[in-house]
Amino acid sequence: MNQEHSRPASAADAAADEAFRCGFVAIVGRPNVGKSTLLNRLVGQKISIVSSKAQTTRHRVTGIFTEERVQFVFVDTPGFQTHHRNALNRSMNRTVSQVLADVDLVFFVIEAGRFTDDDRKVLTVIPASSKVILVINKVDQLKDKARLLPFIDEVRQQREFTEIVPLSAEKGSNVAALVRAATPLLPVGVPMFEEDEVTDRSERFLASEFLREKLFRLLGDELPYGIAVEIEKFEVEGRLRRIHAAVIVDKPGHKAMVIGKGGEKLKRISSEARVELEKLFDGKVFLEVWVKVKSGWADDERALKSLGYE
Ligand SMILES: Nc1nc2c(ncn2[C@@H]2O[C@H](COP(=O)(O)OP(=O)(O)OP(=O)(O)O)[C@@H](O)[C@H]2O)c(=O)[nH]1
Repeated sequence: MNQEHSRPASAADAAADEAFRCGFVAIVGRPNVGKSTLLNRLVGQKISIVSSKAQTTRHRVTGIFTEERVQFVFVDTPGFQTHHRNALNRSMNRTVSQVLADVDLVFFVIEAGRFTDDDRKVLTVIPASSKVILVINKVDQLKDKARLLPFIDEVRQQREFTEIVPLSAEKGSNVAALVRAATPLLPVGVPMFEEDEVTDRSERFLASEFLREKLFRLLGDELPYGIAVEIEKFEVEGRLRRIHAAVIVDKPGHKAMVIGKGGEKLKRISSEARVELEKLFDGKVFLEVWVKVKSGWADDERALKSLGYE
């Protein structure tokens, strides 16, 4: 659904078409629309966490994608939480506004065939001046493809979109069209990162994300509200990394859930996280995980700041 780009009117325009482009892109959308899946698909390496549970992306994750003439610096923003209004969610919304004020392009992701009140709310925080590409994800789930065009017309009424791209982040279909549509919308400029840099986040951050993903996956429905991971020690000795991590929960009862019978659950969580981290870092990892109770931390903005939330 790319718009036709007219031929350059002058030699200067032609030169701009040839020039290298580089810019910041924010991926926004309500929880669970597939923002992390899209980021991972674009960047080509798993760096953000994916989970069928809502609200897994609490941290801002930056992915970098470089092609011959373009570099996208992705800023993955947290999903909106519209039901619970505690400090954690206020902090998330603030992060989103800050990110959006500072990017060159916004990917507004929705699910094909579903436009909800939460989608509308997300749209209201995107500044009117932002360039926005409407990304209609999960088209593979749409049983009746004839519904796509009327659906696009409906969403179009909500605001002006620079481009509209239906795709499937999971299957990878039409993702190239998104790259093509987005490239000319970025400013002309030199690359900000080396070509092989996938992320500017530290290994320490990646360790906490991987551990958090394992917690989400292995605790399933038992996952306590307000769980977080804090890396207390991260040491590199040659190719060995020693990592001490604390899993922070809100209540003593939650601690028991994370540890599991005879410590089985926590053992499995840390051993699976260790295996993936060894692959990521290409070296041995010594990972020690323990569970810490910090009552009411999710409601305490200072506690949030001390854990690195903005
Ligand atoms: N069928 C289908 N499922 C998808 C597609 N993209 C993502 N999903 C699934 O949708 C679910 C949510 O994906 P995420 O990438 O975690 O969504 P998110 O928007 O980052 O979610 P939050 O982190 O909660 O904001 C996962 O189960 C994905 O596998 C797609 O193109 N097709």
